Amino acid sequence: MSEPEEDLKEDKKKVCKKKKNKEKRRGEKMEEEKREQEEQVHEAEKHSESVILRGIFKVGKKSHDVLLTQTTLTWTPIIPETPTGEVTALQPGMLLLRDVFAVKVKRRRAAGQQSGGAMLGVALFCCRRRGRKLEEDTLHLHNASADHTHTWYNALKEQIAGISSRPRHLKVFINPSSHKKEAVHIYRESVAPLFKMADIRTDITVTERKGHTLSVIKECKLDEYNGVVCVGGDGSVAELCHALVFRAQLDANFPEKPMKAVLPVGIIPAGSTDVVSCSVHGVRDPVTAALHIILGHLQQVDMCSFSPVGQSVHFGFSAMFGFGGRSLARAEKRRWMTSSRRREYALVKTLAKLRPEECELSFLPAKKSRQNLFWNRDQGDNQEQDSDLEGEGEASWTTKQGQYLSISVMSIPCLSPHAPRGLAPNTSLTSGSASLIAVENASRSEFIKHLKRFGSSSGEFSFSFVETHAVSAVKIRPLSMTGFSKEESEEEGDSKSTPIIQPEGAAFPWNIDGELVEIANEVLIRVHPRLISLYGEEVEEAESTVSCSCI
Ligand SMILES: Nc1ncnc2c1ncn2[C@@H]1O[C@H](COP(=O)(O)OP(=O)(O)OP(=O)(O)O)[C@@H](O)[C@H]1O
Repeated sequence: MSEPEEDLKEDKKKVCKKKKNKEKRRGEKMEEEKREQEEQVHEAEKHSESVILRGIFKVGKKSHDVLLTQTTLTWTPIIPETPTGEVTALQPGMLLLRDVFAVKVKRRRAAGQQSGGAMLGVALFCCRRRGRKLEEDTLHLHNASADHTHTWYNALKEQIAGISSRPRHLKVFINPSSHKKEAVHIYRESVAPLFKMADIRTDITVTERKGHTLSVIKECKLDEYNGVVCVGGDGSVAELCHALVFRAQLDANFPEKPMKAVLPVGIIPAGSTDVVSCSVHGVRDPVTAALHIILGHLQQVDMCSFSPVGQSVHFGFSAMFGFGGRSLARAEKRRWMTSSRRREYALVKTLAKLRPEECELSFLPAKKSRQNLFWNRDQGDNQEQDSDLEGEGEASWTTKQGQYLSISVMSIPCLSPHAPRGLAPNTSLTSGSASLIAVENASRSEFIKHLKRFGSSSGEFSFSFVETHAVSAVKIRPLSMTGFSKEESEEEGDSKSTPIIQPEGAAFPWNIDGELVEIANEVLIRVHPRLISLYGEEVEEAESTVSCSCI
């Protein structure tokens, strides 16, 4: 066969494959829609409640018989009789009121006209799911009668107002310096209009410095609000969550015991990785995040306390020692680079200088009942309210000494577009335990293989040098006398390296929720089940939109 003929055959094969893939995708989409419809019908049957209102509206161009119950709105086409007796099959529709976030009266108005206008009917603003994303959608019910329309508008409003988990007044913190400095723009463009439509009042603080959120939360009247929203990256989220737990401790006058935060937290992602947001939304999308907040989707979440010896306790979700800490320390020194470049630079440089840390690692395995919670995620919410390591005595500490390339402790799965199943896929938001991932000394190529598998389907822990445990507490004590700053200065002839916290003696960089913290001594990490509620839901896997090309 000549070369052009071969090329033609190849092209045909490619077109065929593309067609097949397209058909497969279409089939999958139809399946998903069918499943969704079946779910809705099931939901409606489950709530076969009494009808609140019944009336006729046009949906599209056809007249429909519309029914309103406490939880659903259904519309069935009115099929006119034809002389031939032919029946046209028209599909009924249904909307769950829990997905509706605003109702407005529709009138025909000329440009610039502020009031009056011919009555058109009501518009229902609702949320539709597309994969992990939540999107805004509108259902128009047309009827020219003002009385009819107002009766329906009032009834719909009343039903929606009765959904108690939805916030009415929110405190919003925006970090204007996050990632590409787009947080204010993201909030104004994608979130504020939705909050306005849902009649949510907001009280906004644009933060001016690190620690600003904490100082506002310490002083403000929390009972005025139904929730607090953070527009920023993981550092901002961690600061807000820490502040709320800290405030709960202050209010309870109980400095020894972590107290549950009194308000839920909404996260509008505007950072560079956004693992907390991704772990409760599955995507980095401000509209999805805003709709979870508006609809009051609440998810309880475990937190950790990080207590370095001689320093104050800090509450957060994840801590990385060794590779994760060193890599962040290198990135922070190059703030002048764009965030993706400095992350890639730091990753490559830290891999090139890969070295283990001699340390003592102790952990307390999670109680079996707690681990089981991970497998039975839908169990009641009121379990394990604040059982802060009660029964700690039942399990005993395991202590090891060795050389570790990396040690991570995470109380949430830490999903991201780079690691769709998460950095800690074997924990969940409410498992009551944290995932300890300890990577012992190994060759660079083996360590890279381990890292790469976080981005692929599985097998990241199937190496002899990696061990994972479900834990309720961990202690990490570095044994080496050379801290990172000293080592870095020696490497690069740089004497200006200034750690965030400058302790006495050798200091080691930690990555705590994406923030660099330098600590010289032992750190005790404890898990506190369901310490905070976040707006969102449990997500198995995040949507992956990026791939890391640097390793
Ligand atoms: N106006 C401000 N200027 C400088 N830093 C601020 C300001 N407001 C808040 N901060 C602090 O900036 C830190 C980092 O913020 P954030 O995590 O939102 O951004 P990021 O680091 O770019 O994102 P990511 O953590 O996803 O990489 C937080 O600790 C926060 O307290």
